[in-house]
Amino acid sequence: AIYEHVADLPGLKYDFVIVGGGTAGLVVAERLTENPNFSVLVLEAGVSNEGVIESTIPFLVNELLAPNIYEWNYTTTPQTGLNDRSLAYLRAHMLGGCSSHNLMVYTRGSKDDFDRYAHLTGDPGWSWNRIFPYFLKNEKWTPPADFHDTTGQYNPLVHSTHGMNPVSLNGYAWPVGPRIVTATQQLPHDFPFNLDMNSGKPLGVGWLQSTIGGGKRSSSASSYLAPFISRKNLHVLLHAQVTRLVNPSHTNGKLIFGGVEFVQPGSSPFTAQAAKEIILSAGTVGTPNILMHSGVGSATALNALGIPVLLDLPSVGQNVSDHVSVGLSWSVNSTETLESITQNTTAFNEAFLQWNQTHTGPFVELGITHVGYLRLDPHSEIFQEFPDPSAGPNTAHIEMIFSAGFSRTSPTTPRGHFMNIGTVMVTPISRGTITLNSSNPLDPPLINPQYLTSDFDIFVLRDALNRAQKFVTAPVWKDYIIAPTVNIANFTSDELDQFIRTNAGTISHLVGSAGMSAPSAPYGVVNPDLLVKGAARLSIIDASVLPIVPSAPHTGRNIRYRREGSGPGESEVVLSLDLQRTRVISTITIVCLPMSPPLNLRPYAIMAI
Ligand SMILES: Cc1cc2nc3c(=O)[nH]c(=O)nc-3n(C[C@H](O)[C@H](O)[C@H](O)COP(=O)(O)OP(=O)(O)OC[C@H]3O[C@@H](n4cnc5c(N)ncnc54)[C@H](O)[C@@H]3O)c2cc1C
Repeated sequence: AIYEHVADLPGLKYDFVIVGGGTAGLVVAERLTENPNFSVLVLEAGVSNEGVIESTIPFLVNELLAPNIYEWNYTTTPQTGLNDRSLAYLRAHMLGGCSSHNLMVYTRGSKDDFDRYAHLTGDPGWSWNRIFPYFLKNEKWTPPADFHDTTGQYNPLVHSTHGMNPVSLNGYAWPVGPRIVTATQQLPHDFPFNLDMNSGKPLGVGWLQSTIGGGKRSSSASSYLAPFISRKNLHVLLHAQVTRLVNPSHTNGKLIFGGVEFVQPGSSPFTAQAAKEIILSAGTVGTPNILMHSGVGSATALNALGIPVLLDLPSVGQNVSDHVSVGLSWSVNSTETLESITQNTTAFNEAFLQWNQTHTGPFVELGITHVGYLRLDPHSEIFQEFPDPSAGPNTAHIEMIFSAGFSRTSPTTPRGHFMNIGTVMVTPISRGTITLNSSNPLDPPLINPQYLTSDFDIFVLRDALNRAQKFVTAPVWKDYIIAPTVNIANFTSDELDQFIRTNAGTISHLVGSAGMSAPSAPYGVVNPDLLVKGAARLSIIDASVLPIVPSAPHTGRNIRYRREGSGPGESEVVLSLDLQRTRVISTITIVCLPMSPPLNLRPYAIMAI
C-alpha cells in the first residue's frame, strides 16, 4: 500500500527499509517482497506519480523538467569549464525517481563497459555476459504504438518479450527517420548503420529504442510498483525525507545502523527500523548526502562541519562523472517536424486528443528517431596526451541523438521547422564531487561535476560537432536541409571551444558518488556485492555505485602506464609509455586516484612495469 502520513503506517519496524522509491529502489522493493516472509518499507521524499499525465504521455515530459514539485530543483555550483555557468541539475522528486521523468532512451551501454566493471571490482558477476540475462528479465519488448513493420529496425535475438518493463521502437513515423537511414547508406564509413545498439556493440547509427509501451512511459513505478502494490508486505511512505541513519553500533568491527531517521513536512523526526538491512537508493546526489550526514564519508570534511565521524570513507561523494552535451540544428524544407505541434496550439490539442482516445499519434514519443555511437579517430592527436578513457574497442566516445525538431520551445527557440542533432561526450575524464554545504541534512548538497575541466572532454565535443556537420553533407539532405541555425563551419578551434562552453549542458547521467570497487581496493564505497565497506546490513543500489559512467571503444593498445607517487588521498602522476616501454609519451596527473577507480583499467593491470 502507499501511505501519505506516517501515522497511517501499521508500525515502523520492517525487515528492509529502502531509502528512495526511485528507479532502483522500486525494483528491489518488488524483488524482495516476492518473498511473503519479508516486510519492506520504502521511504520516498517526493510525491506520487499516479495521475501525473506529463509523466505518462511521453511527449509531455518537458513540462516536468522545470522547477516544480516533481523535482528536487537542484543547481550545480558555477562550472569553470562552462564559463562559470551553474546548471539546473534535474533529479526527480516522485515515485519512480528519474525513470518517471527521464527521456526514456533505452540504451544498455557496451559490452566493454560491463566487462570493465567486472575487471575493476574483481567480480565477474558484473560482466556483460553475466548481466545480460537481467537485461532480458527487465525488458518486455512491445510492438510500437503504430504497429508498423519493425523488420530491419532491431535484432529480436537480443531482446525479451517476457520481462517487466515495456520497451519499444518509435510509434510515430517522423519523415526525417528514413532519411537518416539513407544518410547512413550514403556515408557508411563515417556513420555505419547499426541494426541494434543494445547488442553490446553500439557503434553506428540505429533506430531509437525507448522505455515506452503502448504509447505510455514505462517507469519503475509503473512496472515494478503499480502491479504489486496490494502485496501486504510492501509499504511505501510518500513525503518522507530521510535525514540520516541513526543508532550506530559495532559488531565484529563493522558499523551497523539501527534505524533510518526521516521527516515529513513540518514534522519532528521519526525512526524506522530495519531488522535485516537498510538499502540506500536515493540516487547519485541523495545517497552520498545521507551517508555524509550519518557520519560516513571523509573524516576531514565531516570534522570541518562538526558531524561526528563513524566511518572514514573518503570516496563518498567523490569521483562523479556525467555526460555533457551540445546540439546543432538546421532549418528544414518540411512542415512535418516537432514544431508542427509545439508551435501550433490546434495541432497540439489534436495530438493530445488522439493520445487520449487511442494512445497513438505524435504524443507517443519524443521525436528522437535515431541514436548514434561513434569513436574518435584512433590516430587522433589527443591520444598523444591522454590515455583512451573508453572501456574498449566497442565503446563510443560520442553519442549522437537525432530529432525531428526542437522538443522544447522557449522564448529563444526560433520559429520554423528544424532537424536537431544532439552530440554527447560519453567518456568523460573530468571528475567532480557531491559535498555538504552545512550540517543540516535538509540543506541541498553542493553538486560540482567539474564539467569540461579536462582538455580531452572538450576535444570530444569539438570532434562531435564536426561529425554532426559531416552527417548533413550526405546527398539525402540536399532537398531537405535549408541552413544551420548557428553556422559553426568557419569557427576557429577557440571559437568552437567558446561555443561549447557557452552552450553545453548535461543530460543528467551523474554516477560514481558511492562507487563500487574490489574489496581490497584502497578507494570506493561499496564492494561488488553493493554492501558498504566497513559496515554491515547497509547496502547501496542506485546509480551512485557505478564507478564510471557507461558510454553507450580504443586506441590505447600501444600505450602502457606507470604510476608514480601516490599515498592515499594524494594526487599522482600516470606516465604513458610507448609499446616498448622505453619512451614517455605523456604524463597526466590524477587527483585523488586512491579514492577513485583508474580512468582506464589497464594502468592498474600493468602498474608494476
Ligand atoms: C531529465 C533526465 C533525463 C534522462 N534521460 C535518460 C534516458 O533517456 N535514458 C536513460 O537511460 N537515462 C536517462 N537519465 C538518467 C536516469 O534516469 C538516471 O540515471 C536513473 O534514473 C537514476 O536512478 P537512481 O535509482 O540512481 O536514482 P533516482 O531514480 O533519482 O531515485 C532516487 C529516489 O530517491 C528519492 N530520494 C532522494 N533523496 C531522498 C531522501 N533523503 N529521502 C527519501 N527519498 C529520497 C528521490 O526522490 C528519488 O525518487 C535521465 C535523467 C534525467 C534527470
